[in-house]
Amino acid sequence: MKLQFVINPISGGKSKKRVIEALQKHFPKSEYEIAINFTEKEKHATEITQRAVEKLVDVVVAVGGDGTINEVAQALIGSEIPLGIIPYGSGNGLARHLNMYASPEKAVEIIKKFNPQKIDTCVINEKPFLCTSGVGFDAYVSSLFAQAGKRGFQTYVESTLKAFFQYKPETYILETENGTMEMEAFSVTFANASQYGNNAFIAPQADIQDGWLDVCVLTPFPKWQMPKIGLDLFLKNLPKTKYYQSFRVKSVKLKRSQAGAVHLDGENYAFGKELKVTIQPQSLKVLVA
Ligand SMILES: Nc1ncnc2c1ncn2[C@@H]1O[C@H](COP(=O)(O)OP(=O)(O)OP(=O)(O)O)[C@@H](O)[C@H]1O
Repeated sequence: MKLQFVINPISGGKSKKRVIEALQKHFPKSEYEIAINFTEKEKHATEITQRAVEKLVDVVVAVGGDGTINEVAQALIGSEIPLGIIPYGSGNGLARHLNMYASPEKAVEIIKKFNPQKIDTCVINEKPFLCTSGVGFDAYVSSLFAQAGKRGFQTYVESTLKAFFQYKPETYILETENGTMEMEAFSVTFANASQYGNNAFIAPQADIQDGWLDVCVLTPFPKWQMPKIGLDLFLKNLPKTKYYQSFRVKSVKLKRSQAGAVHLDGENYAFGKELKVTIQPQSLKVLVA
């Protein structure tokens, strides 16, 4: 069996020593042909994966967070080669959604079991994403996170607190196959998976294999409600609040008054005034538990 491992040395701000030891121990040369490459810069994981696909490997394993998984998946979407995951990021949204967030040893076990399942992926203005993408507060948090100069869970918390005091909601127009609506929103999230990562469930109802995109809108709320909304996010209770609405679509267009921040699998991007998001049903094979 031929396996390509793509390791992001900076993801999650964690050393990858333990995972390399686990790979050497659990994939002996007598049984497996393994290649290990470290990413050196952004988008490098896609290049490494493209080369591995040309060499017809049996699986490409992303060792990192959702950003690394996204880059690896970009070269696997639509192919028969499955994505393996050793979760080592700050948020690990996809691994958590798939109930695969555990030790490297457990992740290795899942890879060896070789149980590929097809999941949906999404595209926003031609960029693929696997978990969530969106505008508003969460995009603003991701832009502060990107500027922070360090990663990890604590940096997410710090960026979120900072954003809370600086952020102002915007008005958006949403066009879907069911009609058009205009609304002021605290955030608009396009969810394929149920969570942003770190068990922050923006779309607890989202199913990554159902062929639908969940559009989740949080309307502006008084600042004193923030602790309650934050708690609801982690307790999967957001759909019960009056500030939350969601609907399922195959595609959606979002229009806003100015270009700005967009988050995409936790990474920060700047996109124009118009966004088009579509679902690509069952387009990626993933090794699951
Ligand atoms: N050697 C490198 N130096 C700097 N950045 C890198 C390097 N290799 C990869 N990257 C970039 O690191 C970014 C972050 O990776 P990743 O998302 O896996 O970690 P994370 O943000 O800590 O975790 P999560 O997405 O789960 O919150 C990716 O966008 C990737 O392009």
